[in-house]
Amino acid sequence: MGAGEPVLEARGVTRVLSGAIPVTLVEGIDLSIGRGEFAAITGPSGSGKSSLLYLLGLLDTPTSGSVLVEGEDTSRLTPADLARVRLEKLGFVFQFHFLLPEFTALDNVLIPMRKLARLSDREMRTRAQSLLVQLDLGDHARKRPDQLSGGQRQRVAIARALANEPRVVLADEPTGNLDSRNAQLVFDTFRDLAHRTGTTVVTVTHDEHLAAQTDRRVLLVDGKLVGSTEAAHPA
Ligand SMILES: Nc1ncnc2c1ncn2[C@@H]1O[C@H](COP(=O)(O)OP(=O)(O)OP(=O)(O)O)[C@@H](O)[C@H]1O
Repeated sequence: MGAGEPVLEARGVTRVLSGAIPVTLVEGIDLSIGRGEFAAITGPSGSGKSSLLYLLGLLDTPTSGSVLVEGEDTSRLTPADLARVRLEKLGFVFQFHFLLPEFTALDNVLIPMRKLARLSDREMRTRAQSLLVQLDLGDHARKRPDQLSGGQRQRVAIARALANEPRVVLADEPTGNLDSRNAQLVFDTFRDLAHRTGTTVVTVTHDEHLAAQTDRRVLLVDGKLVGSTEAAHPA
């Protein structure tokens, strides 16, 4: 499947941290990621991968340049509007799962749905349960995070990221704490999500073997985009 229309774009994105000695996190990034595309942001440690992901996810704001989500320039949005776009259109997965420890898996998945408040309680529960089933967690809905394995916890975090049917899932080293089998499962889930449902997935990874399984590798060095290669497309 070729990449569809642009869903997430960076235009000349630069982020400088001000201070006695200013730090440039990323500089002049131009990037366009299409619908249903599974992309990896790669590069050496400290090259700006997480910084770029945070900017693309509207969790940080460029010093200059802009990020567009489904063609909408987000640079003039208020913090409240940015939060709304994140809630409605973006889903996040981090290296650490950040599940609420006192909540069950199901209740953790319900959190973004309750914030959006678009469905009835019954609809939300049905959808949350169905997401857990899709992620092979159907029997674990009532367990708390400490009753689940690391791989299961990360899959609950993915279910939570998908709660509001986001256009884009952004993941920052989502396999950093997983063994290779569970890491592969996460990447299989992402690829399936992108290619089957048209959800765009952008993940930071330093794992070459996993990056090679994506549709596109975006390579950063010293905060600059030095290459964007179409990978041999997985079947
Ligand atoms: N708040 C900050 N203050 C000062 N320097 C920072 C800050 N955040 C990031 N940096 C620096 O900016 C650069 C880019 O950081 P970033 O975390 O984006 O890189 P990365 O490629 O994700 O690294 P890693 O693979 O090690 O996680 C690094 O040199 C980092 O030390």
